Amino acid sequence: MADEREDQEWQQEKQRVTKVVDEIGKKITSLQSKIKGLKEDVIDIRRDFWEDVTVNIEEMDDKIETEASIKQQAEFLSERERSHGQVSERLDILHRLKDKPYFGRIDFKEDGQSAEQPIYIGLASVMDEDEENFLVYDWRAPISSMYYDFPPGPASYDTVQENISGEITLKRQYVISNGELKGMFDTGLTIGDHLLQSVLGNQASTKMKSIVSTIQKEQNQIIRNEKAKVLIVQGVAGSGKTSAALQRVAYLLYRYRETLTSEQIVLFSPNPLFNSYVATVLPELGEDNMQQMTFYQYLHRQLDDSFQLETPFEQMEYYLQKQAENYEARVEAMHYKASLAYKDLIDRFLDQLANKGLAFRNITFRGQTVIPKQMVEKYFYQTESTLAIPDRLEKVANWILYQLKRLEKVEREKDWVLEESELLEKADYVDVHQTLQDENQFSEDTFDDYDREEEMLRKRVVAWRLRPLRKKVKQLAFVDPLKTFRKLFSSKERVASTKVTHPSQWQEICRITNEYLKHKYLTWEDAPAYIYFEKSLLGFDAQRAIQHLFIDEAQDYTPFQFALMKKMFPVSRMTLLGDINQAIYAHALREETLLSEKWQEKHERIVLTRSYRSTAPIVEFTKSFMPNGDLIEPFERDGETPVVMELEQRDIMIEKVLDQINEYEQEGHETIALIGKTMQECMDIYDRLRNRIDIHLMTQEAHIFEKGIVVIPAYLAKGIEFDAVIIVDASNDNFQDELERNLFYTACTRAMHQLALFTIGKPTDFIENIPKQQYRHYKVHQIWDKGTG
Ligand SMILES: Nc1ncnc2c1ncn2[C@@H]1O[C@H](COP(=O)(O)OP(=O)(O)OP(=O)(O)O)[C@@H](O)[C@H]1O
Repeated sequence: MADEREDQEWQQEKQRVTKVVDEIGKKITSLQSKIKGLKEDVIDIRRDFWEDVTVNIEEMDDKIETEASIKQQAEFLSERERSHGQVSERLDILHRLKDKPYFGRIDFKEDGQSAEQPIYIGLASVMDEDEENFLVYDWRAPISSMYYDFPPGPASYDTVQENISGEITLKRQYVISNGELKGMFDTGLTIGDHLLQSVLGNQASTKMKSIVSTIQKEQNQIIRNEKAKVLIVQGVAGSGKTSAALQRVAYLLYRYRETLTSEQIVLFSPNPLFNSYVATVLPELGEDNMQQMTFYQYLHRQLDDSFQLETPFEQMEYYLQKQAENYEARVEAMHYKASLAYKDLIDRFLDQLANKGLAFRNITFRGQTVIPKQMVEKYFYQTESTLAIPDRLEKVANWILYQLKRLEKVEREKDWVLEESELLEKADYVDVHQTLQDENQFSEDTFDDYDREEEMLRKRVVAWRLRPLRKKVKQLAFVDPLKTFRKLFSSKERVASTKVTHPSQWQEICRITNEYLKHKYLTWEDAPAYIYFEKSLLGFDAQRAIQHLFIDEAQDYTPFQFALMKKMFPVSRMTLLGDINQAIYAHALREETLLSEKWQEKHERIVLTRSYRSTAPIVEFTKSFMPNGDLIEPFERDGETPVVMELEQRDIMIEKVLDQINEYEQEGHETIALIGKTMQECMDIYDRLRNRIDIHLMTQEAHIFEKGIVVIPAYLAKGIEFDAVIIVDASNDNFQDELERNLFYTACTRAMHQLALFTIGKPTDFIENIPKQQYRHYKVHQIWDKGTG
């Protein structure tokens, strides 16, 4: 009996899929003819553009009419083009829906209503033929939120006006592909584990996947959060932070579609490789992409070209190699310069500069100083000290521009002007002639015509020569921020240092910093400080258009960097996502990261503890060596325990690594990463393997993530995942301190299905200290002769 009913339901659901797919097909056909019409319109308008506008420029009235006519025609064209864009975007979505129109259903009985209503949920909405009822609801619609938030039973959702409550009487998931129902199951859980199991069991992809059909309840809280000004997400490795962040972008673009566009959203990602990894998720959801960049790229844009900026990865290499001269002082500087104490020092310095110490440049014209810097300085310090420095500089700029006007008059009479007027283009002469004629100052029979022409030419030459200088004055280039900043580190003028606690190596830090700055080299730890300093002097050109800022891998940002961001994006809401266990930059050892609980009072904080990426044995292995690992919950997905290969000698490693790669390839894994700690380590292994197999070395310049075998340092593998991971040197001397522990954790957690670790001699204590049953440990004393097996 039950079977019969199930069969009946199966048939009904099957028919419904077919019906919806048919309806989508009809919509596609009708849109295709519409788009064809629009395309023809656009081509016609472009071709006949000039025929359809009234062009007459003889008389003033006609000129105005002509302009209006062109404008109208251009608007018409752009309106058609826009419609064409919208229709083609909708067509893309419909094509995707035709393949898989929906993935879930809830039957909801609203309080006070007699019957329940089935709600089918998919990537986007589809209406019936009469455009009256929803055949499919967009997953982002308010009503769809219940699918993610509630098991069957009492449930509710918020609309813009009110909260609607009722009961979910059925919750069902579908497997549909090629427009055909392949499977369905009712679920008591939020989203059934078996569906997740099958999604997660697939091979890793070189592109991030959309997770709309299996979003988990706590991820949904991140995606749909609308209240928090700053939302902090602490999530363990593989808990879906990045996935949730991208779905949040799609959600916000849908929720605020009248007011929010993708250009108003910025995502800071950990490395350029990552940009290519996530680039496709949003278009898949039917949205344009947000602005995506690394924080390095962003800072680089804030500086003029004469600066050389260290990358965070270069800083990391410096830190990990532990060899450089002044190593200890620089590491101390990395800690200190990450802190708000350093910002405090700079703020004090800025306060002092309001009264003295700002460095200025001479104003020079044609190689001569026309206003000496002492005069500029004097003028600056005469302006009202209660005003902000940028406002006072504005006043100085106006004063200089006024002086330049006077200078201009004097210069016009000088000999060089006439000489240079000969260098003017012929067109200038014609123009001068024409202008004089237009002004009626030029008549064929007056004898001072020539003088007038010369006067005008002189004016032009001087104005032309002064233009770049004026521009620079307007840009406040008469201030020297770098020279001023360097005073902070000079022994003569150790301004602002009173009352501030300096790190123990301050003298040495000053010396090194000064040395770098002298060469216009900004270390990664000094870049935010310098930019903050420069903008505090010259004014922040805050990006008010940006409404939402997403910061992935937020644990890698320093408090100083965050303070700078708040200044640069003053109106943005922020979503910070990260994992304290993956904090791999030196500053994180001492300074609070942005994810710490300290921030909880001020900001909303969501914690994700379930790890989806790796199989349960890999998660068990990795959680065992993290101090707070007990908070990490594996998602139950079977797999082999990680393997630790302890080799007696280094020279047998290559053969063993090759065997391991081979084994993984045999198992069908397509993305295999050999992860090293430093770039040097990666380059060594790459050099030894490149002639044996097809292998790619990923450097900080790499922008595209492709399938195959790659060698990559752990810090560049951040945020990315691979089918199988091989840690090339997990020996005790390679992973020791706390940062190395985090790097090691980051590296191991990149693996979805398989993890192997090679060591030369004793494995790192991080491995030694975990229960033996969590991994397979092999000691290899000599290389076997392949012939004898
Ligand atoms: N709800 C979900 N449904 C299906 N897959 C999911 C879900 N949540 C996460 N995943 C998968 O888990 C993997 C890890 O997700 P993601 O990269 O977003 O995690 P993360 O927290 O940013 O990880 P990390 O900090 O380690 O870089 C991805 O393959 C993602 O597709």
